[in-house]
Amino acid sequence: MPVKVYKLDLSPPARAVIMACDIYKVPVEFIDVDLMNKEHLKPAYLKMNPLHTVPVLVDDDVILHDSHAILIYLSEVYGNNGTLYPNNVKQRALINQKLFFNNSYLFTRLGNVTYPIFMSGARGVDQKKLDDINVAYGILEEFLTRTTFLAGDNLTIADIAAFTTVCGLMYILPIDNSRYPKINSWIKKLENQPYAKKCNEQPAKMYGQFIQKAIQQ
Ligand SMILES: N[C@@H](CCC(=O)N[C@@H](CS)C(=O)NCC(=O)O)C(=O)O
Repeated sequence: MPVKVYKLDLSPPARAVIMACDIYKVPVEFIDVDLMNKEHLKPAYLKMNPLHTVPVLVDDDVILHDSHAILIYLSEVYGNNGTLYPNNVKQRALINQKLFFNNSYLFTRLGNVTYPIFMSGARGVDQKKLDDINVAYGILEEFLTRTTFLAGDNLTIADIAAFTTVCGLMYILPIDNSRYPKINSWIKKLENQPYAKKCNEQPAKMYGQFIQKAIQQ
């Protein structure tokens, strides 16, 4: 039986999961959730995920919300101990650390700008939120100065997760190449992955352009 993934292509965390499904060739049925029409607030969806977020993965009796938990699960079940999430406690600890960094730190800064836009039609952006994103870029640059990818010198699921977030952030605050050269070269490496071209490129652009328009109003 295929796993089910409830998603929206525009959603950065959903796109991370969609890319992982593509990489691992997961037998999957994708189900679109129309956030604009509040499908995620309907009782059946809330029963599955009281947090009312996408993505959600359903694999028989396992129901998972949160893209990071889903990325780990997919890697463990379908990843064949590959380099994206190797079966090594120390390497996994470093990858998990950066997955948590994306979830708690980077994505929060994206959500601070995008939630009011998507959920309540807000327009414009406060300087404080832009400053917070700039601080996050500084931290990301520092991480990527220490290692080529976020959790070492191999691309891992932590990069895939953070990449989708950065693909949104860069439309809010462009990533100045003279200040953040490592971030820009990391983005290029990820953009060139076949799964990123296939599953991320177009929806990330649409998502970014929508945000850009909203913050310029
Ligand atoms: N930490 C969560 C964040 C998921 C999330 O916030 N998804 C947004 C779309 S990008 C959503 O579903 N928002 C609807 C809501 O919060 O009601 C994850 O990584 O899955």
